Amino acid sequence: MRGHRRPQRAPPRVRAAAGERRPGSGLVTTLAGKVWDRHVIERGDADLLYIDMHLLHELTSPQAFEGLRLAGRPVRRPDLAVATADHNVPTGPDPLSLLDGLAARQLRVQQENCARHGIELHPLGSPGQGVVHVIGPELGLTQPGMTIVCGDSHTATLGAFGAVAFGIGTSQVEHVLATQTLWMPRPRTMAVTVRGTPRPGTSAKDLALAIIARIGTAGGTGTLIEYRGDAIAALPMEGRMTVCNMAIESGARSGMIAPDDTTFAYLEGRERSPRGRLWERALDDWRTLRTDDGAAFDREAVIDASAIGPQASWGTNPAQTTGIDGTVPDPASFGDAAERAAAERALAYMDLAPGTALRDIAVSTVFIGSCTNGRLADLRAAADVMRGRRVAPSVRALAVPGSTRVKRQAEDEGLDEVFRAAGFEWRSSGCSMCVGMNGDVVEPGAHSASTSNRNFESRQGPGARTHLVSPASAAASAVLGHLASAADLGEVR
Ligand SMILES: CC(C)[C@H](C(=O)O)[C@@H](O)C(=O)O
Ligand code: SF4
Repeated sequence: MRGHRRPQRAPPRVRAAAGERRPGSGLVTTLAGKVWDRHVIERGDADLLYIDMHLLHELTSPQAFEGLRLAGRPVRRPDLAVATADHNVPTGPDPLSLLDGLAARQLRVQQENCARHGIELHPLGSPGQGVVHVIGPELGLTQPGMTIVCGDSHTATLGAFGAVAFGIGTSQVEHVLATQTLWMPRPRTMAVTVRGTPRPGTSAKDLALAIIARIGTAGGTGTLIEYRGDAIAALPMEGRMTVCNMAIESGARSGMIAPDDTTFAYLEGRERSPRGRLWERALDDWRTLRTDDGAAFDREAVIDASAIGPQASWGTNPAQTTGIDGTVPDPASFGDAAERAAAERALAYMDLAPGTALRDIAVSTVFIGSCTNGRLADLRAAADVMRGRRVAPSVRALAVPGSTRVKRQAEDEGLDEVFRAAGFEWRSSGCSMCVGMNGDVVEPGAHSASTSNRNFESRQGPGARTHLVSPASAAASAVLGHLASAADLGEVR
């Protein structure tokens, strides 16, 4: 990620129209290009972009506020920033009482910074608290056509609304706080078109994993991916967020999906959504946010969804994934030397032999949660599998709502009871075992079935062996004590 540059020092090298002019077609532009162009203040090698919404969490903002303090600068638009606490918060019963020294200090500093600058904060223990990428959408803060940033790579999640949403570094967080702008090189564009109907029991997470397995962890490098095609259009907003959340795991700067009636229905009536005549005006505008026919992408991939079923990762990056019916591949089968070496190393770390059926991999930990799969729809999908069943005696299973609001809604529906009765720990909201920095860790050497998005070495704790799966598959794995899909329990929807 580029370091920030101050507006006054940027070379204002003006460049021609950002859309592509083609004979006879007029100016045609991608969705990403349209949203980007609306926000350009000054063009150059990097464009100076206006930022509509800045989300903050406790981990990547303290140094940015410290930078402002040292420079004696105020926050330019505190009304366009919203903060919460998620990464380092404990998720056990009464999280406030469980705070350790570092987390307590981080939260105190966050509270002081937000109070000093007049920034809305949803602190631990408040009803609006949650994983930053979960609370933005549920408040209706993240809307089509916006530029949204946060000091966190999974900000890509919010592109599901047709917004340009980027993770940024801490120095860029400071720049946005001070100026409400950001210097960004215009990203290249990639279309990932997913066509057809996936096999029964296939979730958005399975699509996201299958897409990365197909295009690779570098397949989207430097691009802003627009996910399109009937398989994407058929997804509810929660599923679209899951797909965009994982754009970053294919190397992309972000992911996006054109807003449509599904998007508008999700946003209508939310706390911060426009109302009345403003809503009507917003809709008129949002309906124009789509890629023009004939617009060219820098890169394209077309994926046949009908071949996709439930997936699970076997290695240490999300592209090292295959169908749950599959086996651990032989590294020798990879033509590319780098991929072969990566597979060898992954199998050594994961302690897996080539040819092992994925279903023969025992798991002793199951984690359902994170900004990938910690929304209400995800908890419902897992609870549907768990209802009337028990977690295997060899398994420790956690269900961690992505936000305090999700937790409350799930409890209103009785999902907490389903999980508890099945032997799950029902937790408070936070990043939890996705990142393993808050006390929620996988034991060294243990295999976990996890609904999160990253499976690199020690991601979920030192020596942890992570298998990325969907919520329904995580639940089925909890019941059977090995990697499984809901179909293995006769549950196929
Ligand atoms: C801590 C944060 C900067 C990081 C990110 O940027 O994604 C985290 O959320 C993660 O998922 O690894
Ligand atoms: S839930 Fe995981 S991926 Fe999402 S922001 Fe938290 S640590 Fe990052």
